[in-house]
Amino acid sequence: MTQVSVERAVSSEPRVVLSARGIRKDFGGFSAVRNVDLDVHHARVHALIGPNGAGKTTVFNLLTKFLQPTAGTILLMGQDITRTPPDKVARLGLVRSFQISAVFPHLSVLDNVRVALQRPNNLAHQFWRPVSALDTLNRRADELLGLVGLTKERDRLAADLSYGRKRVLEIATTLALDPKVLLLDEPLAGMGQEDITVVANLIREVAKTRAVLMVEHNLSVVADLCHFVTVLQRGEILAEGDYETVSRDPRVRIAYMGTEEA
Ligand SMILES: Nc1ncnc2c1ncn2[C@@H]1O[C@H](COP(=O)(O)OP(=O)(O)OP(=O)(O)O)[C@@H](O)[C@H]1O
Repeated sequence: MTQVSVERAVSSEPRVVLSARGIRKDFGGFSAVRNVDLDVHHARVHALIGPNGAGKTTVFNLLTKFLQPTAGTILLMGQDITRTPPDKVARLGLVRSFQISAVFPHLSVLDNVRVALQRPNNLAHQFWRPVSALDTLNRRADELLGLVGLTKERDRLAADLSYGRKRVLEIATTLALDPKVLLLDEPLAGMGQEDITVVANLIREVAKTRAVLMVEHNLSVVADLCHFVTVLQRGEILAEGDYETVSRDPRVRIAYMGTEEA
């Protein structure tokens, strides 16, 4: 078997693609995150949860290199990225979803995805490329819209979409980068139940072929969607495991509800 066919054969098997060991971030004398070890697996949805101020956003910023860790090591598919700049990390396949502001409101849904697709393919700088390259781009854009369920809205202005649909479009533009590891920061925040179901199904679908790490406050979605949960409190890992395990942990109950009682 060649290397490529081995890779394909195991493509839906969980394996560690992103790992952090002993990461720490100090802001002046204040330690926002410390001693954090994480293993994020291919084909798995991993939740990072915790009360306000627990350090979730800081961990995201450390993993995507928007912040430089004070200590610790981060590996992406075995490669040490601890000192790698964020744009290079994104090109290596670790992509963070942007907020709605990353969607161009006055472009159509289709054109938003086309613009996103031009980034990895560099088509934006290659006006002389044959029409066939543009056909490929259009086909891929339509495929992505089909995957996220936005085909019917393809010609609408992004500005005219509902909040939930804008988040779906934003995830589609992130997927255009074909990430190996997708980091989603509260992807369901502010959504009604209908959109939550759509986006949760989308996350489940895209995680079949990549790793997803998400910060999420909606615990019923975490219970339903996530294979593994890491609970942060005051910058440190309080508990980890599947949802069943962490939700039964008395320390987690106290952190969330101030009581051990169910
Ligand atoms: N740039 C910074 N300078 C100083 N302190 C910071 C900075 N960024 C974050 N902090 C502090 O680090 C701690 C962790 O913040 P962080 O935003 O990572 O928490 P969080 O779990 O994402 O919280 P939330 O759920 O409220 O978004 C907080 O006490 C916060 O005030």
